[in-house]
Amino acid sequence: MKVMKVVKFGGSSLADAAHVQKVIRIVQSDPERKVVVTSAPGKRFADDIKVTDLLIKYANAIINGTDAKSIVATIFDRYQEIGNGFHVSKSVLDDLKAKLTALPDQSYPNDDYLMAAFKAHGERLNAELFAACLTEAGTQARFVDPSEAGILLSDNPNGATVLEQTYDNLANLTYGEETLVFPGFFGFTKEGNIATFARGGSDITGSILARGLKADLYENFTDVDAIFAANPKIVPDARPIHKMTFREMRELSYAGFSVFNDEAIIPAIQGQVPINVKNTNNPDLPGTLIVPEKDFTSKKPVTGIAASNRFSALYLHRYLLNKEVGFTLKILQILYKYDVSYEHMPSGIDDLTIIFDRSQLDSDTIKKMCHDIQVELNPDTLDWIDDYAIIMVVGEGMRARVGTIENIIRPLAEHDIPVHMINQGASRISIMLGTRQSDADAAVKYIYQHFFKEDPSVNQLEYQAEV
Ligand SMILES: Nc1ncnc2c1ncn2[C@@H]1O[C@H](COP(=O)(O)OP(=O)(O)O)[C@@H](O)[C@H]1O
Ligand SMILES: N[C@@H](CC(=O)OP(=O)(O)O)C(=O)O
Repeated sequence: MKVMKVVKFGGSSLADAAHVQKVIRIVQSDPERKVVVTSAPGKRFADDIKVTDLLIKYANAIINGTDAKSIVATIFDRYQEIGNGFHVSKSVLDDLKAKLTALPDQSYPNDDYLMAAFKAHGERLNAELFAACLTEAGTQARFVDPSEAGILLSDNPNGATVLEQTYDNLANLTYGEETLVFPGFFGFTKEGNIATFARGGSDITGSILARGLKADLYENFTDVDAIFAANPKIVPDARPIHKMTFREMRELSYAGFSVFNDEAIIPAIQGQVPINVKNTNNPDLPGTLIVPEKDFTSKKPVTGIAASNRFSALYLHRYLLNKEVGFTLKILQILYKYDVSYEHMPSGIDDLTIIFDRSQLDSDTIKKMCHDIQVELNPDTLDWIDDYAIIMVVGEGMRARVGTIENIIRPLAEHDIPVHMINQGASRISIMLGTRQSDADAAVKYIYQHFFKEDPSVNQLEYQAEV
């Protein structure tokens, strides 16, 4: 049977012509790489601006009625530099420019949809350009618009989710020998408006296509050699993870391993398509393989340690909370009223902490929500804690081990890092801690050192035995 791979390239892999050259070599080196997903051009150097961020500025200029000419020129330059590197025809570049310039002339249901459509053009124009570059380089390629493929999304313009019907549509997509090039990050609502996933969502498109087109492998090319056991920006010499499970990846990406979008794992799980994260700049390395749980056993307790500062917490204290029927129900009703979801809700006898994703909340909603909770539930203490980070220590091997928690807490105690919350048991493969944001990176470093460096009996020997 013919093997087919979906291959996604992140913005860092498509930042300029030199990177696109490497991407083309990767695609051409393996005929099984039939479906390519592109992000918008990303950062070329540390202080550079991603095209998606330039498009957000462009959209805001139009919304605010300010001049956008220089932003449009800066965005177009990014595509032109790539196109010129491959001698694509002037008409291709003219067409991209015309689409970019015409964005403000389209009609949108509201500013949120306008924003989504502007953002989506980062990937749309890049996929069109990439298909032209690949064809120019000798591989027949075709740009596929998400509307043609039937990628249907929910009505949430800048944080959409995929509708199940997409998979029926993809099953009916017909294609020949040419390589298909899809733009990542966006799709269409049933009403025909462009909607995007949350930031980093091109990974989700790749995963949807891998499931929908029944790929054998989803390769996700980025700018690091592998997924490391800790973010390399926090622990520069962190060990690469050679193999991990879907579930481990989901928990680690949720808690800060931004190398792979946390929602992107779900279509791959549903379709049971393994994922291989690899480096565009070092494509011969094996990278990290993410597989179904049934294909993996691990003896080591910890696979990875992640941290994220994107959280806030609401702490409530009232005596006899445990005896009060309906207390949590009333809180949930207030959250529902303000259309707010919560992330975690650890509780004690008289205490309750509710942890929120801060990026979903504005200060006005927080104020109103806290006010309603104070009035309707009358807690003895109500504290809104903005300075909240979550550390997630994840490993399938944790289930078979006693004492992992002790090994997590000990290095933190030794370095005087206070822990506000510990959640163990809700997920059998992870332990979650709450800390101050300023302690989060240090906490990851010390836990990492403890498990992977200081005491080999804790993790290291088993790690070496496995690789
Ligand atoms: N545990 C981790 N392992 C590897 N990279 C990580 C990890 N956690 C965070 N990262 C970051 O993820 C980055 C790659 O993701 P991203 O910038 O979204 O790439 P792309 O442009 O390919 O989509 C890496 O450069 C690295 O800084
Ligand atoms: N370009 C979009 C979507 C995306 O996934 O990008 P990247 O692959 O560069 O993370 C963003 O910046 O959010």
